[in-house]
Amino acid sequence: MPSAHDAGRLPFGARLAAAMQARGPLCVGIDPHPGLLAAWGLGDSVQALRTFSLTVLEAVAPVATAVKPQVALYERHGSAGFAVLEELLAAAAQAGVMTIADAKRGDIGSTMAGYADAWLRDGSALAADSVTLSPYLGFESLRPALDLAAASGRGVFVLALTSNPEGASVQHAGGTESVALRMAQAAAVENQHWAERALGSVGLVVGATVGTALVDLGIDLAAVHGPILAPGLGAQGATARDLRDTFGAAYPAVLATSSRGILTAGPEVAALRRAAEDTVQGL
Ligand SMILES: O=C(O)c1cc(=O)[nH]c(=O)n1[C@@H]1O[C@H](COP(=O)(O)O)[C@@H](O)[C@H]1O
Repeated sequence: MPSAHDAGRLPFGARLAAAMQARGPLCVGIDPHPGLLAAWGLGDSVQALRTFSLTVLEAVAPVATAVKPQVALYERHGSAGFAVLEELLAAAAQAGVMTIADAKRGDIGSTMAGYADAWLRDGSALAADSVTLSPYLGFESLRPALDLAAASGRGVFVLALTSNPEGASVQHAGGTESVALRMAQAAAVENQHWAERALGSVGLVVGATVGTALVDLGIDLAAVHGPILAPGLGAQGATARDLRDTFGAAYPAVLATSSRGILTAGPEVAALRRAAEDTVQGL
């Protein structure tokens, strides 16, 4: 198994905390929706996907701590789309921008090992700094990804309270022992491994749109000691103020992510960069 030490890489949480310290808490989602490609004057083609992806990276690299390509929107172009994603991940690494592959993977452990290999193994063409994971098969089913991430200096973001209104029907289930609370508790246990670091490497996804859910469910995110990926800013209606109100004492660990809210400023690099700068300044 590769080790973070062999790769000469600090743990993901430590690298992310340093990057957030230097650049602020913005993650730009790279979501090449067909409608956005059209709005940019590009067709719905692999060449358009490549132009869009590399333009967004060029524009936001000086401003954003991380980029989060939405894997579904590469996958819909088949193997050629994955080739563009590979190129984007390599270009982001070259540019010193951290990457979150938004793949939302989750399966039984033996299959999970395959997903872990794809997104978290040194030498894999799709390896990113971190990947989003869905824990619907149980947090422990994610073990192969948790272990490989830890060994390779990479990270994971486990869905806890998602930004969409439908999420509550599953994630709030269980009352005082809610599913979301269990995910937070399980992540906190994993992050004990990095207690001496600024942040652990097992993050949670908690939408910026969840309102009072953290308080209602008794979830103390500050105790998780991991990064919080917070989508929902911009297109889904959440504001910078909502982020502060929602996350309270855990706000320093929040990586605020916006996709369409910034991407619609394209296709000019300068306009995209300005949109990203304005977003960071508001956070
Ligand atoms: O894991 C995610 O990033 C995610 C989790 C969540 O709870 N809600 C959510 O919107 N996302 C993703 O974040 C992005 C949001 O895009 P915008 O609404 O355009 O900012 C999409 O790629 C979603 O798939």
